[in-house]
Amino acid sequence: MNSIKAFAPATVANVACGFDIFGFAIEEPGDVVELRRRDEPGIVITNITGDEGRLPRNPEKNSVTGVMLHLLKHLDIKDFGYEVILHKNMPLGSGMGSSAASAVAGVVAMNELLGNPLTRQELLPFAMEGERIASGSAHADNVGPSLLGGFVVIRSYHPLDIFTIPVPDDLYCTLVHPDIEINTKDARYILRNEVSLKNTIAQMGNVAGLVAGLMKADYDLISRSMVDVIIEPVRSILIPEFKEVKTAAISNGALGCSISGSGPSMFALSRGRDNAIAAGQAMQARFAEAGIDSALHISGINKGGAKILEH
Ligand SMILES: Nc1ncnc2c1ncn2[C@@H]1O[C@H](COP(=O)(O)OP(=O)(O)OP(=O)(O)O)[C@@H](O)[C@H]1O
Ligand SMILES: N[C@@H](CCO)C(=O)O
Repeated sequence: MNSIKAFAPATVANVACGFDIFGFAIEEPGDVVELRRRDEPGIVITNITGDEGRLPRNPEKNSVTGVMLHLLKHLDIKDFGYEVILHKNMPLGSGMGSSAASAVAGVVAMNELLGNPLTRQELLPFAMEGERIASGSAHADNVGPSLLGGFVVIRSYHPLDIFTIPVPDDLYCTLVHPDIEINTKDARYILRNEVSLKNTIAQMGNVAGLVAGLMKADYDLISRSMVDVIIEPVRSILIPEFKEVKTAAISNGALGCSISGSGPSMFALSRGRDNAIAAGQAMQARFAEAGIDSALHISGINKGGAKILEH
């Protein structure tokens, strides 16, 4: 096998109350990586489409190839030669797990080309290194679901303990990306390091409620638990019209609405596709009233995560 094409989906991280510990993948969009062996040593990025020339071409600085270098080092493969083409199908600094999708597609493609020496779970720490390259923080709530699919819970980072939980089949995600850019690094920098006991108790209740609500398909419990008293109040100031857009989603049928990852994208969860569409149209209309263009994505929860497209 000399060439591989892999796809890794966009993701919604945090899911309201679960900062750095909850995330799920959606069906589309996703980044696509083409990986080929070549005679000359080293990894080269020969082309990136869809980034308007903005992403680093240096393999160590791009999350798609940075993760491949980590994997090759771990496997002690030294005399290698590979070329990489990245099709960037989502905006940068979007809150849609853009850097994560590239990292996951990269590490899955390389593992496949090498004959799958590692399992999907074992690839996770390498994909997380892609997040360190992009934002300085190796969080797993985007790479986890993009790699594994489903609704992911990260119980612990040290040691890494990650699992997926079942979600109701009729649960749909609305993802609205306003035409603004927020870097994860900046959105993490503004967070406070101290959290009050009162807020910790409220957040723990919602985290427990959301997990139970998803596992029991209890839509009212899901709705009541999609509340973030710690991160959203700080970060929402970076998103124009945040409150109005959130209100528009909920008053048009969504169970709840919050910031996707570190923003500016906002997501909502709804029971049924029709509610997800109605919520999305209302959210877009509210952004449009403020003169902000946006893109809308409606999706069920992607249960499979990254996939190989072609050998
Ligand atoms: N392949 C890549 N795709 C996207 N961003 C990359 C990639 N490689 C490096 N980066 C860098 O990562 C930064 C964007 O990552 P960031 O985490 O801020 O955005 P995001 O992945 O869309 O957000 P989020 O993680 O909140 O969903 C940019 O500085 C970009 O140059
Ligand atoms: N949990 C991370 C996700 C970034 O997409 C954050 O909110 O900073």
